[in-house]
Amino acid sequence: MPTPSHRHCPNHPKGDHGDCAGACGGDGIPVIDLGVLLNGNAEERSQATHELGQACEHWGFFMVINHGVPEALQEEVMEACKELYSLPRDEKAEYIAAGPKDPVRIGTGLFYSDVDDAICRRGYVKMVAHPEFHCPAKPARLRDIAVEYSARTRQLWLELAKVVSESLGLDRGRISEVLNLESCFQILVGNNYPPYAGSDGVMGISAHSDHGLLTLLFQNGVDGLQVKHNGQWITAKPLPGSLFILTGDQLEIVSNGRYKAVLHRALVHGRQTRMSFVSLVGPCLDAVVEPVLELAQNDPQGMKFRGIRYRDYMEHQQSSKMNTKAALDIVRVQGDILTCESTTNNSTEADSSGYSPTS
Ligand SMILES: O=C(O)CCC(=O)C(=O)O
Ligand SMILES: [Fe+2]
Repeated sequence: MPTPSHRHCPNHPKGDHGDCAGACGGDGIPVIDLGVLLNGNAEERSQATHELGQACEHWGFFMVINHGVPEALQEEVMEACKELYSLPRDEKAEYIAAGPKDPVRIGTGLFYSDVDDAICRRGYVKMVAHPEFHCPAKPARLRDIAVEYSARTRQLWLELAKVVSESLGLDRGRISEVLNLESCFQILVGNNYPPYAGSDGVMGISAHSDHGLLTLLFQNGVDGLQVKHNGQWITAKPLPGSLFILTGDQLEIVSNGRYKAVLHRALVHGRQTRMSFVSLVGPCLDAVVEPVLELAQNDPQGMKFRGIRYRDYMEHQQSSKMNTKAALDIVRVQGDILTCESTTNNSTEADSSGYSPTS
């Protein structure tokens, strides 16, 4: 009998899963069943924990099903965002004028990104949701919806962080303890990509990794998110009701490089508006993020990253010219830089280009 999560593996029905972590959707993207992690028997939980670890290690990306975030709430989030995007510009002016350090910021328009040598057509709204909640004043209903969504996704994220910890062979609470996750920093980002049917060189958001620990993402039914896997860009197609989970830079640091922050980007659709909504959660802003000691001690290469305060890491990422995953290089212990996938010297002004997606 397959375990419950094996049921979601249309690509490998005969059980030959390769590196798909034992359960996968289209293109082998791993699928993790939170229901099994919470309510399964010991064996099922241990199998699902292993699968989650494999997903983080080999993909940095997976879908989670039975996650407990109501679909109706996700629809409300999208509807409220749509309302926000269509407000007259002067009703959003203070947020459009805001900088990367402001708790609410709205970005509109076109940016050139030399990371991908592409024009990015992306509007966005960013709101800091935890430890203090902020959001635009209008539309009025946005606040309650976003408060609820941030709380639900934070709860899910805390649960996933425990499983991540366990999958690394640590106590369930270890990562939470070292990164003070009760005081985690959370940002919500709504992305809006108008349709574009023109020729090459236009995309939604260029290749990057997110600076947090884990990012939760869903979209409005229009595909466009791509993740880099084994050197190839794969378009992520969600299973109905699933959420996408992406590993971020802080997870790469804390796991001493065992789990890599996933490179991802978004394409625009030729005829339809694509929208996505991101809940990015990271450590407490004042936590010093460094590899968990036991993991570094058990690694023949030792400590692969120096410690850095999460707040300083984010500032560095947002203020420097950088590409893809280059922000990680400031904490990478010398010698490991050469093994990093992304060290070409394309540069993009985070501030003006919107490259820094969660700034
Ligand atoms: O729109 C997407 O699917 C990706 C968005 C993203 O990567 C981000 O906001 O950090
Ligand atoms: Fe992202």
